[in-house]
Amino acid sequence: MVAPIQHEALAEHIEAILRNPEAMKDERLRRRLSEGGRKLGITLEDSGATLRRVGYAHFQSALARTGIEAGVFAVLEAELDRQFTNGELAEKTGVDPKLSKRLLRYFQSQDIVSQPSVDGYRTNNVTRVLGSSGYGTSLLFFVKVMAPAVMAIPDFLKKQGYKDPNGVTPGAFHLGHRTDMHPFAWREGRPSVFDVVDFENDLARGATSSTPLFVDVGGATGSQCVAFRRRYSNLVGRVILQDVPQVVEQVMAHPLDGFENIEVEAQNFLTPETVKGGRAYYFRNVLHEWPDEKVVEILVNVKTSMADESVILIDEAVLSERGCPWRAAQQDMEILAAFSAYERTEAEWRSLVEDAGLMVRDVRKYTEEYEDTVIVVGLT
Ligand SMILES: C[S@@+](CC[C@H](N)C(=O)[O-])C[C@H]1O[C@@H](n2cnc3c(N)ncnc32)[C@H](O)[C@@H]1O
Repeated sequence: MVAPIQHEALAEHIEAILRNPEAMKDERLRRRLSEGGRKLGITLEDSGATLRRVGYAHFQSALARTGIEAGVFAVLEAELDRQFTNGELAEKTGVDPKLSKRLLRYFQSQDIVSQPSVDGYRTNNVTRVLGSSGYGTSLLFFVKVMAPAVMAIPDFLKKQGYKDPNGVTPGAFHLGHRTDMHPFAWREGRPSVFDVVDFENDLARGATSSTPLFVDVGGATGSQCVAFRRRYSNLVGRVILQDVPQVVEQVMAHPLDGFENIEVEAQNFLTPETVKGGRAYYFRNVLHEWPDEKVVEILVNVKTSMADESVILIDEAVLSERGCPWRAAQQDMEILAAFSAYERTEAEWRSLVEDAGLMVRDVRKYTEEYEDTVIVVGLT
């Protein structure tokens, strides 16, 4: 039986965690409390707070962008253990002190920076993310590239008569940016296929130097090929990056660090796959841009070159039917905005694989928040 809730004691415990968040070492518990706290905040909020949380959601991203571009977070982040006065921050960033104080007031109210004293500001876990060059660049991309597309979703869907926009162009991205340019997707650094597929023992058995081990189809810059070579530096066999000719040219002109012993090939996946008998044909965040009938066509094009030991690895979000986490559901809206496409559920993926005359051998999820998953597909 669950003991009656001691609300007062619970509030004190929460306040104690907030005073010393670093003490929370257990990762599973940390996630549970973080997600529980988020839901609790929503469940207990009053109607005015609901209105502002939902209606003002874009304030936070717009002002975070300002803080990144003005260099506020980078300055704070450079000296983790020190408090800065508003005057110091204004001087280092070149922001007018009056404006700087207003921005800092807003940032502390959103827990983006900490304010331990009246005129003292310091970095916290959020500042550390926004102040780092990698995440900061991703955030700028979200705000500058994705936000206009996302804000165009309502008009786009209304115009569509609220039909699911499978492959429709122009999409929300084009409306929001007033362009007919093709949008590109991106990824933040997070766990990967290599955490759930054991290439060494499952896929590379008996391979020789001429065996195509890893064919990264629509692999863009080839970051996954580089990651493969780094992770499996002992494996013999070919690693091949395939993409459209323009991308291939760019990769050859400006290869990533560590881009060694990797072949690059212009290959249109809407035509039959040219590499025969590959051990793994890898598609990461490629198929989710395409409508159902094209996905089936692309899979059939690979099937023509597969051998018994070949697999297709579909590395995509696989959305839960119930209780889909917010990051994954939000990514579905991003894909809607960018490509008029959709993130699929397991049943939807299985149906496409079957339509291509292939078999799902395994489904391995490797992130909880995004529901990143590898679907292992074979001939039988
Ligand atoms: C969203 S990116 C995914 C990149 C990469 N797999 C990753 O996870 O970083 C989609 C890639 O598919 C490529 N692509 C689009 N159409 C293609 C086609 N018909 N044949 C081959 N590649 C194509 C694009 O050039 C782009 O690099």
